[in-house]
Amino acid sequence: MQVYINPAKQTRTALLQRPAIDATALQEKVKQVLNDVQQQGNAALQKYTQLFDGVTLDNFQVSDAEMKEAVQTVSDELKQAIDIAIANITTFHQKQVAAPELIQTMPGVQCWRKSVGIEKVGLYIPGGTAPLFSTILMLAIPARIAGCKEIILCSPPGKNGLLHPAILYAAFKTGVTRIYKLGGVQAIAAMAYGTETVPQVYKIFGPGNQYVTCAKQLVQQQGIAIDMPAGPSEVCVLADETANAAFVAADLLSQAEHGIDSQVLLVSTQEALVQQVQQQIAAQLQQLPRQDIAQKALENSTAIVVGSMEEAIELVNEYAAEHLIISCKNEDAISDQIINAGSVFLGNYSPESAGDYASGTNHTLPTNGFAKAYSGVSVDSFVKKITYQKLTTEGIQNIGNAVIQMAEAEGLQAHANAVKVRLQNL
Ligand SMILES: NC(=O)c1ccc[n+]([C@@H]2O[C@H](COP(=O)([O-])OP(=O)(O)OC[C@H]3O[C@@H](n4cnc5c(N)ncnc54)[C@H](O)[C@@H]3O)[C@@H](O)[C@H]2O)c1
Ligand SMILES: N[C@H](CO)Cc1c[nH]c[nH+]1
Ligand SMILES: [Zn+2]
Repeated sequence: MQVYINPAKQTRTALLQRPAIDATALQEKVKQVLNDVQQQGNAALQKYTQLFDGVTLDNFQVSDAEMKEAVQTVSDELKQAIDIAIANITTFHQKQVAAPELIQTMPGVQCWRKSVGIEKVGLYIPGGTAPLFSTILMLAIPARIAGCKEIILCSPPGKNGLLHPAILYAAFKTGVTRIYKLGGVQAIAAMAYGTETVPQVYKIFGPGNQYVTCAKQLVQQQGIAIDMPAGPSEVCVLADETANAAFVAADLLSQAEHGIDSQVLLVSTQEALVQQVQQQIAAQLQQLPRQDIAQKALENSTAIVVGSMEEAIELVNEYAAEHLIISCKNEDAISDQIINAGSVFLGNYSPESAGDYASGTNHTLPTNGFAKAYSGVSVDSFVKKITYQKLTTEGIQNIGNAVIQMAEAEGLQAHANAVKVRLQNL
């Protein structure tokens, strides 16, 4: 982790850079896989599953028997934990559903808006370095609440050619309709274009590594909707003298362990705290099974000490972290000043892990600075909002002249006539 003490104001933004990737080379590689799947369907899926996942599969779809067997192997403790998470995530997301409200803009002119679930959605569940079954809860629960009819899921197969049993349990509990053992770009391509086995969907959701994120962005250019670019995980911790160095180190490591391209950022007003956090990181790292991954991610990561909380908040807003933890004495007042972040965790007892798994909020969030303009996944992400209107004879009389005037001023006589013909026939 690089540490910067009171860096000059002009140089600070440069310190917030995410790890660089060769975007051109990445896109070329991803385009090749997308094209092959579009043209060759299942044959290309087979080829790339063998190449990137090291398994030969004749059938990508999970069978009922496979599902039944897997569900039995999940321990009762894990099932109970997943069930608690499902309950909390459902409670939080259910409240996002608003009943349509009828609005009368003028006497006789009624307008309203209705949310309709996107009929066919595809969920990508990362599984390259860890089977992230918690992501199923974050995607399938809002999809079901939104009323999506077909919810298909792709996740990379393990070396045994199977999906992790907890992935199948979570999918079973949340009502996913079909599950495919497909990962990476080939999974995104299959859902975007459809193949002999995988149905085409209208919108693709879910986080993933740089290949997955790039593939989602490329298919979006071809008219397939996506949730957002949700790439390698990030966390920023904003800490003052009341922060607990051991907690801060644990939070930073929790996201560093996701992948070598993850990034963590510590912004503090306290140099002494940053030193303690570094010592804690060194000690805690030794205990982690994924210490090699976390160590690499820490090489991409930064700690910045600034002179005041105002400067710290400015930096944090400029970084626009996927997750922001505020470990400061007046966390609520500080959080009021946060304008760019995917999800915010307040106080010393709100670790990001709570939101990653079970508190209720969604963990599929914008990374790489996209939190300046994008929100995380919610029920809204799974619906289209259709607007409706109904005019009575009184309504067309009330509004008619305004419409005719505007249409004629735009030189669109046929528009004006669509009103005139009605007014003449009242
Ligand atoms: N932003 C969010 O909301 C969020 C949530 C959860 C996870 N994540 C991130 O998701 C990512 C998961 O990454 P992962 O790799 O573990 O799983 P993944 O499922 O995203 O990617 C694995 C797939 O990548 C493909 N792949 C691997 N190496 C390749 C190569 N050299 N060329 C082409 N394709 C290749 C393979 O097909 C493999 O199946 C992590 O970066 C994690 O931080 C983000
Ligand atoms: N931190 C990830 C989102 O960036 C979500 C996750 C899944 N499992 C553990 N964490
Ligand atoms: Zn996480």
